Amino acid sequence: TSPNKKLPPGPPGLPLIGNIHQLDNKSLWVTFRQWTHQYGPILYLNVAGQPTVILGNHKTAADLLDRRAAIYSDRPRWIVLEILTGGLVFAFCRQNDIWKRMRRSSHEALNPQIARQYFMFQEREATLLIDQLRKQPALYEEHLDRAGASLALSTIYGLPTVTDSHDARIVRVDEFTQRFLKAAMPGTYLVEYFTWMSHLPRWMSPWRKYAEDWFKRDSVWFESLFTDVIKRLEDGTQPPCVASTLLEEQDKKSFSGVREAAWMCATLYIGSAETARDIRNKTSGQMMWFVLAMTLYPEVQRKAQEEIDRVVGRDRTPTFKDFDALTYIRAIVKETLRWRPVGPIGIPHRLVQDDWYEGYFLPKGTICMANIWGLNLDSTIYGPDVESFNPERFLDADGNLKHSSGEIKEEGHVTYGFGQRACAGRYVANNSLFIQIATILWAYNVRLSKDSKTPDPAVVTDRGLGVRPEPFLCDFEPRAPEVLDIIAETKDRYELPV
Ligand code: HEM
Repeated sequence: TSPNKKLPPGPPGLPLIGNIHQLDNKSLWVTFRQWTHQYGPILYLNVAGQPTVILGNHKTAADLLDRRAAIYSDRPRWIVLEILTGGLVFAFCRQNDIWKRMRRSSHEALNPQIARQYFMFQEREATLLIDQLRKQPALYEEHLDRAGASLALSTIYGLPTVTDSHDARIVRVDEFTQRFLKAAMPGTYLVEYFTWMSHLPRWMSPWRKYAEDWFKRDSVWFESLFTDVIKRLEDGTQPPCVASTLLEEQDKKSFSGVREAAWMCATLYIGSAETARDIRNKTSGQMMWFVLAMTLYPEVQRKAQEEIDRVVGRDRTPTFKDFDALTYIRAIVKETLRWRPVGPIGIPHRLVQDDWYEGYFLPKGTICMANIWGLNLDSTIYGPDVESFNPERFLDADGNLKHSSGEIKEEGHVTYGFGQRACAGRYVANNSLFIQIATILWAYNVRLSKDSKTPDPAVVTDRGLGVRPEPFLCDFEPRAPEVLDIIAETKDRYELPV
């Protein structure tokens, strides 16, 4: 690089490998936060020759990933993943025509208006969830995961609630997600670093045969899930869901055939569910942090329950009709996402042309990652109590949700990412979190079990691309004797099994 093309500052690396040896620490977001304090809000890393920048404050991340989204919305190339998915999982697609088509259609199927179509699925799932939490409190993590996976299957394909987390469909998609995330993880396949290997003949590339074979098999599976929707639409038994909305889209020629639409649904399943045993579901991961917060902040729990009792009463479980009035619960949703984002460094973006920012040169092809975790804990934005779980930071003096101001996004946090790549499912995810949180707190007092050690909220278990709290046990104690009868009645109404 010429002397007038000054790169942003960053920790000094070694010849050839650059900073790669400094990135083996699992909690990268903590390392990135320390480096941001040391080197500033935009820091440069050389990852074995790959220029990489870490964006360490709201302004820098918004200036580049939001305001210059036109050139910062590409993704890096994952060679094996591309073959494994036929390049059709748009969350990981380059900024190409497939991504553009799918991104547009995902908006048609997941925008705030359409997201209302899924309220019934979400209320039904929250009902089953509270029933299972009471029956098997020790398995609460498994129940949260099941609820997330089942919800994904119903919103995407309109399927009935899946009550068993070992259901063949969940297991099948889990296995796919595991293969997928393994391929997305740095270091799994050498060809990602030594790209010349992609030109080796097929017999010398076992990874290629593996990925091609699975793409064929998975295509058959995802297409069958999708064509079943077509059959049910013909029979008149299909409730509105993402797949049925896409079929209307297909009439408008937004897709090139069933395969593309089927993989678009698969993308949304991966985006929302990620139920694989070792990785788990994003919404349920976020719910785990909520459960932990409730055990650590009983006064927040009490305030939330007061609001629920005032708005909903004790004769029925909460529904989306209560959404507007349950402001404190909506603030809890925001605070949960701010306090502990399940995806602390999100998914990397890639810059498509040379750029300049604040006097620094950013070469074409630079990988850009926002330190989501660090940004959500920025005390210059959120005040000195950033480490506390305090939903009130999102409320004004009259208890209304504050409008965002200055550098903070409308959401109040950056957990859903940036610009044209921001999470396509965020409205649906927010609604799921809202109804699950309101329903759990309507039914139960959530407490740490006597025989559980108190978890440290600063400690995270790293699950592939997502993070969760360290394991702990908790009790879900019914808030009144009638609760159990009302759960039984509500289950009946949603035609859930006894
Ligand atoms: C609490 C739950 C969730 C969180 C925290 C979350 C977070 C994220 C993040 C950080 C990104 C990357 C943003 C970026 O690159 O800047 C993302 C992308 C994405 N998410 Fe989510 N997500 C959640 C739930 C969902 C759900 C329920 C769906 C589907 C219904 C979904 C579908 C997607 C898709 C398709 C993308 C890729 C967008 C693109 O590359 O254009 N997510 N999500």
